[in-house]
Amino acid sequence: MTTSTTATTPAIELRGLAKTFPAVRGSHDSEVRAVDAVDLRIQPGEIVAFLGPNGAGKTTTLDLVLGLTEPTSGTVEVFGRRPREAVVSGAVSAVLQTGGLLRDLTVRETVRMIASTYAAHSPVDVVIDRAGLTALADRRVSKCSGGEQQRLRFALALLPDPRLLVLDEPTAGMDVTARRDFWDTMHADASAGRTVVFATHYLEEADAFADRIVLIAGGRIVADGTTAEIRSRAGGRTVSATLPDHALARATAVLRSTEGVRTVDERGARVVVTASDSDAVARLLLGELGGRDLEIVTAGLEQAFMALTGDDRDRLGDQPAHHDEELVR
Ligand SMILES: Nc1ncnc2c1ncn2[C@@H]1O[C@H](COP(=O)(O)OP(=O)(O)OP(=O)(O)O)[C@@H](O)[C@H]1O
Repeated sequence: MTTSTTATTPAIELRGLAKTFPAVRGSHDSEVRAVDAVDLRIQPGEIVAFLGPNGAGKTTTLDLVLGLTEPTSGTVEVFGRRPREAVVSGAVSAVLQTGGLLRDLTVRETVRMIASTYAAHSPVDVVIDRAGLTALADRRVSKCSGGEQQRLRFALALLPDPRLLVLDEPTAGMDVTARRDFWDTMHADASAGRTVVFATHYLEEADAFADRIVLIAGGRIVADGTTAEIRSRAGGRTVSATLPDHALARATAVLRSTEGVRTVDERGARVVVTASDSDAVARLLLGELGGRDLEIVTAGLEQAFMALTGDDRDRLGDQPAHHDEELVR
């Protein structure tokens, strides 16, 4: 991998980044703020998921990082350089959702052809192997499944041995098995220290593959942290206990007035509490309030997602509206 900048230079640095588009005709707004004052620093070696619902601004942010579009305001630096310079130097490459493959070439011919456009590149058979395509190297692109074609795009992106790999919804349109295969391949490659930034709708992908999740909604970063941090930030923990009948009403009142308690629900003889300090609530329930059968549950990532983005979870995990399942364009 290229090492022209120091180890402390961030892989990506976004400062006050904004991108607006003219609003579609008939809309009440005069413009769409696709990316709205985003500050973000990603260090070399991090694996970061941009997670968010449709229209959150993930693709636009990645396009800005790749220099495919210019910011309306703010700045983007990739390894301390302007995005286009970083791309041209081979320090960054991308796996985008669709396009770019010729259906009559084989997998190996495709990789060779793109390799010939680089002054220096990793050996063709090495990238084919890293993308898990050795057994398919002589297969025509038109005979490859959507998942296999996406692995081919991944192989092409590996050719310049980029320090940063950007993937926009890389598994859109794949079934569960193909998604798992793709991420297994990515896991093996990323362990070599490459910085990976990917956009996804899938909570489970972000959870399983990323070290860090940047949750995006309405063009803004609404949460940024490890999966565990995002869970606890959004949902805290749920504490429940069974209380004696006569104590239930008083316990509910006490809990509602306790600092850090967000919700208190009665479910039969049990009281269910969400709170930032679950230990304090547990002590209160078992001690002063006379509860028993205590249970503490960490909020799920899905709950966290909904709490932070206000998103209707039904849309998350669905296929993106504009993804393209055509074999080749
Ligand atoms: N070229 C464009 N012209 C006008 N509006 C655009 C353009 N590109 C994106 N937008 C709008 O900007 C907002 C953010 O879109 P973007 O594609 O970045 O979101 P996303 O998070 O990648 O969504 P998805 O998950 O559906 O791909 C949306 O409201 C979208 O309609």
